[in-house]
Amino acid sequence: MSTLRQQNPLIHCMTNLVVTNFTANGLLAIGASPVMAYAKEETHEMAEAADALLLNIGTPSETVVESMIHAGQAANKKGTPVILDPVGAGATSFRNEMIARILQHVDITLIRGNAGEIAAILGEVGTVKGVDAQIKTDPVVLAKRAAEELKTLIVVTGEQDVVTDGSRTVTIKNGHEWLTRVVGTGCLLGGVLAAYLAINRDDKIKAAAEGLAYYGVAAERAYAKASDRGVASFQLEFLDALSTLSEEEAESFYRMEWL
Ligand SMILES: Nc1ncnc2c1ncn2[C@@H]1O[C@H](COP(=O)(O)OP(=O)(O)O)[C@@H](O)[C@H]1O
Ligand SMILES: Cc1ncsc1CCOP(=O)(O)O
Ligand SMILES: [Mg+2]
Repeated sequence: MSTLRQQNPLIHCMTNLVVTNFTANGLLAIGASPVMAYAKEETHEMAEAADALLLNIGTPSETVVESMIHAGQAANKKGTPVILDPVGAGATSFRNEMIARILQHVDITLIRGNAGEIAAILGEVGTVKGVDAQIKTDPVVLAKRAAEELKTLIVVTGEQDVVTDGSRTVTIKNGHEWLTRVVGTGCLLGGVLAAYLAINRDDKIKAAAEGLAYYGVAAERAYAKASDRGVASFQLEFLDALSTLSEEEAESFYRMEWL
C-alpha cells in the first residue's frame, strides 16, 4: 500500500446516502483522498481534478444521475478511470433505466456489483432483494458473459470475487462472510477499486485483483479480532485493518488464481 499512500489519489465519489461517511473513512484509511460532489454545476470540474471517479447509484434520482453523466464525460475526456456500482440493479425499473442511461453516455472502465446486480444488468429477473444478491450462479461464467456483452471490465463479488475482461480472468477467495453483515462494504470496495485503478492504469485487471485481495485480507484480520464481540466491532476493526495493514504484509495471504 506504500505506493497508494505515497500517490494519495483523489477519488471523486458520487455515491449513495447510506454509505457516504463509511466510504470517505475507508478511502482515507487506505491512503486515498475522497471527495464527494454532486451538483451539476461542479461535478465536471471535480471529475477533471480527480484521479478516478466512482458512480454508485444506491439512492438514485434523476438529478444526480444527470450530474453523474456530466462527471463521467469529463473523466472520459481526460482518460480518468470511471467505476460504476449498479447498486440494486433489477430492484426497480427506474434503477434499470438510470444504469442504462449511464452506460449509454459514459465510457465505464469497470463495473463492480454482486452477482444479482450483474445478472440484472444482463436482463435476468428476480436476482436481487433490495440491494442484496438472490442468486447462486457461477460467478466466473456470469462475469465473463457480462464483460463480453458490456465490453468493459467486470468485478463480480461474493464468497469468491472474479475480475475479467472476457478473456483474462482472475478469482480471489479472500474475505469474510461478516462483510455482508455491515452495510456499505460493497460500496466502499467500489471506491477502493477506483483508487487501485487510479494508481495502476497499465494492468487494470491485476490492479483490481490486488485491491480485492487486499480488501479481503483486511476483513479476515478484522474478523479474527472482533469475532467474539460482534459486527459493530468488526466494522471498526475493518477500518483499523485498512489503515494499518501494509500490502507487503497482506500479500502472503492472497488467495488469487489466474484462470
Ligand atoms: N460469503 C462471503 N464470504 C467472504 N467474503 C464475502 C462474502 N460475501 C461477500 N464477501 C465480500 O464482501 C465484499 C462486498 O461484496 P458483496 O457483499 O458481494 O457486495 P454488496 O455489498 O454490494 O452486495 C467483497 O469484498 C466480497 O468479497
Ligand atoms: C442499504 C442500501 N440501500 C440503498 S443503497 C444501500 C447501501 C448498500 O451498500 P452495500 O451494497 O455496500 O452493502
Ligand atoms: Mg452493493
